[in-house]
Amino acid sequence: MKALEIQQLHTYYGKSHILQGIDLEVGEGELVTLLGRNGAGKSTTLRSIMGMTPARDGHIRIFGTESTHLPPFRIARLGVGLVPEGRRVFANLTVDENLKVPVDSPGHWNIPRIYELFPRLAERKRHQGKQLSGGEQEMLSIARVLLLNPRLLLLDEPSQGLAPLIVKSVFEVIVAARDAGTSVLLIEQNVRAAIEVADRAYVLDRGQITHAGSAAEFGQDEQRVQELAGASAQKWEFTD
Ligand SMILES: Nc1ncnc2c1ncn2[C@@H]1O[C@H](COP(=O)(O)OP(=O)(O)OP(=O)(O)O)[C@@H](O)[C@H]1O
Repeated sequence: MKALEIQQLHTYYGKSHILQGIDLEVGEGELVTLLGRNGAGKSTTLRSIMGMTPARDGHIRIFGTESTHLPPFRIARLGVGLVPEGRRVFANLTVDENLKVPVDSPGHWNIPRIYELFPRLAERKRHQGKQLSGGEQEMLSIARVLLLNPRLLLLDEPSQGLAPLIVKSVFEVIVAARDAGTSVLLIEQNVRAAIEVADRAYVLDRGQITHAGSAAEFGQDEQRVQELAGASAQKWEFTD
């Protein structure tokens, strides 16, 4: 069974035909990245998966259940956790309080395990959300969703606005989630960072999938990476 199966997905905003027949899969325990430039339709794909902008045509199945026309709360109950764009942490709650907001759900992730995985958050336990750096806020918003013990984790551009070293720490956490058995769909504009951690990669361009394959293979195609990453490609590297 696949964690996520999307077949011939078509999504519109009013008359604008945004997603034009998308096919995409995430296997169980797989980390898949969906890449694409600004406006390619990445966030719209997430919105359709979550039922926020329902598809007009096509199928979405989550762990074998047809979810195409289910409302968002039913989709969440299938075990889907979304880390939205823009790090919505509670600014006036401490890190510890932020982590206690999700309802307890049994599974691998609990607060002690989270602090083990995110030592930076453990150090800043009593700091308020608004006192954290962008990277720490991103980690906190991922941590909160992990505490729901999702079977399928969706992340919308977690690297946005973060320095390369911080992106590395954030992505290590995503890999740890995958290694703990969570299936992951990572939406990214940061091509090089994403293909370094992903098992497979899809490229979305103007609402259509233009590439699907192993992330390692994609990474070796320097010309394709350059085209997609544009100017940011030269600037990007992981440094230890
Ligand atoms: N609420 C909306 N109403 C109408 N058009 C929209 C709406 N939201 C997005 N669009 C359009 O849909 C297209 C795809 O947008 P989407 O946000 O999915 O792209 P994206 O790949 O996630 O890019 P970004 O990285 O900028 O979020 C864009 O042309 C955008 O202008």
